[in-house]
Amino acid sequence: MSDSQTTTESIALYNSDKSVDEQRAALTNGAVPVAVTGLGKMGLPLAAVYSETTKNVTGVDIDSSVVEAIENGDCHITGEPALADLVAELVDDGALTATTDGVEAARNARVHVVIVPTLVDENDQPILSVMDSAMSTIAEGLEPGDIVIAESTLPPRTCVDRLLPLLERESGLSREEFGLAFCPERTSSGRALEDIRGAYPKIVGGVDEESTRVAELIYGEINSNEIIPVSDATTAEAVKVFEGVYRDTNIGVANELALMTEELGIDVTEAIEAANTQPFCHLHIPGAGVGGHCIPYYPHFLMGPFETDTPVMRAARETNDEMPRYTANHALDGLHAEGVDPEDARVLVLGLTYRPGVNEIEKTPALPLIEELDAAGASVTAVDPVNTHTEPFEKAGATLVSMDELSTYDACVLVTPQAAFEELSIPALGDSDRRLVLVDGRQELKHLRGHDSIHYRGIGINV
Ligand SMILES: NC(=O)c1ccc[n+]([C@@H]2O[C@H](COP(=O)([O-])OP(=O)(O)OC[C@H]3O[C@@H](n4cnc5c(N)ncnc54)[C@H](O)[C@@H]3O)[C@@H](O)[C@H]2O)c1
Ligand SMILES: CC(=O)N[C@@H]1[C@@H](OP(=O)(O)OP(=O)(O)OC[C@H]2O[C@@H](n3ccc(=O)[nH]c3=O)[C@H](O)[C@@H]2O)O[C@H](CO)[C@@H](O)[C@@H]1O
Repeated sequence: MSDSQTTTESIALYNSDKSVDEQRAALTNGAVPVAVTGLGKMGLPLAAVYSETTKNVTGVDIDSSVVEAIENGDCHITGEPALADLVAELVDDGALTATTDGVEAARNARVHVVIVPTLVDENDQPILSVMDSAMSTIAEGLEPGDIVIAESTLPPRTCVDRLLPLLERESGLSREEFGLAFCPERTSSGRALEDIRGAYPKIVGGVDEESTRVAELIYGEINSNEIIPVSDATTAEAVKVFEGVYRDTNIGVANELALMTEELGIDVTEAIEAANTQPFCHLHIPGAGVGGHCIPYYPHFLMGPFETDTPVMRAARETNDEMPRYTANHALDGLHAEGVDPEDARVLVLGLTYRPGVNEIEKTPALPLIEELDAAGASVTAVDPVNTHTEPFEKAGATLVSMDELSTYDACVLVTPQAAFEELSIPALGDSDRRLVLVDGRQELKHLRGHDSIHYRGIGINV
């Protein structure tokens, strides 16, 4: 523990009687202990940025291996430039510690940040039990003058209707004694430190004005970009979900246009690119599907809990979820055209993670695509040098190989264009006695259209 963690009386910020300058000084000199709950891909970078600013952060996680690694100055998160060095330095300085004892951490903290997973269940309903559990732990240690900050993406109204009553009920404090704010994490894996430090403006919204004020003061020190206080926590929750809904529905329109390619007889992706030269058009890119823990889930944070009909979001979600099957069928149709029975076909899937460079397979389009090919009787091989998750793909029927174990195939489907694939000679993946069916799931291989040993098929690209 740093000196500031052991000797200075901790300062609370909510309803503080100190001047704003004194509050800022306390926050940045270690007199305001912070607890960050959830030390994953987003939580550890967030704890590190909080720690470099406040010099007094205790990270909390239920996974003892995560806590042990951090306590040893190690970083269990890969793919985040500079994070490992920063964690080692902060732990060495005593500015960052970690524990599985969330109650003890809450008792010592005056700022409680929560960034645990918020996914959806098999019925597409948001899973908030993890957030509830983290908040219950915090409630046991909550003191008057504390502020709780939720950063996990939440369905709008969660703070005001669910978390505030939970904190009040389980802490025994009245809601006038502590703060609660929603400050969404606008961060992409692979650039977390840069994003958290200030790539984008930070949205802050409290359940009352004092909560908004304190959140704005805190993030004014954490984030170098503009801090945008909005009317309340629900507005802030809506901002984050709306960002994701915009992206998912936009991709859904792009995919729907791509499905018109054959009937229109054009390269839809060329038309999209040209349309986007007009400043009021921002059509996204059609592809093999929409994966990750954000974009496919956030529409369900509105479609699930609320009664209002949302046909546009629903249709876009359904279209995007259909793209892996559409892409698999492109491969099967191509094999038929080349006189290859899918039951005898060897198909190579290029890329398994949900997007390039990120070792994450949540809702990856590669999985349903492999299931479709396997169901058609094809022999499926998959390669992805970034991916380390094997069991789901093997269970779906794929044989996973490394780059130097590649053979020859009847068809090849590009799902996620990992950088390492640029070294590949795609034509060399085919057999000399017939054309290789190539399905370009991400418009990365257009240059191979017309190649004499390639039967090229694209998403939104007529040939
Ligand atoms: N990953 C992203 O790109 C991204 C971007 C923006 C926002 N977010 C938001 O951040 C949230 C967290 O995402 P992530 O990618 O860091 O998740 P993650 O799965 O990488 O990490 C979650 C961590 O929380 C821990 N945890 C789970 N339950 C806990 C509990 N009750 N108490 C303490 N720790 C607990 C887990 O052990 C794990 O270490 C997401 O739900 C999302 O809403 C994520
Ligand atoms: C700050 C923050 O919260 N950042 C989030 C993070 O989201 P993310 O990590 O989930 O990544 P995404 O890029 O959204 O990809 C999701 C899936 O959609 C597919 N896709 C994408 C674009 C397209 O035109 N057509 C597609 O088909 C792609 O292949 C992949 O499977 O970064 C995005 C900016 O990159 C942000 O917008 C998003 O808020």
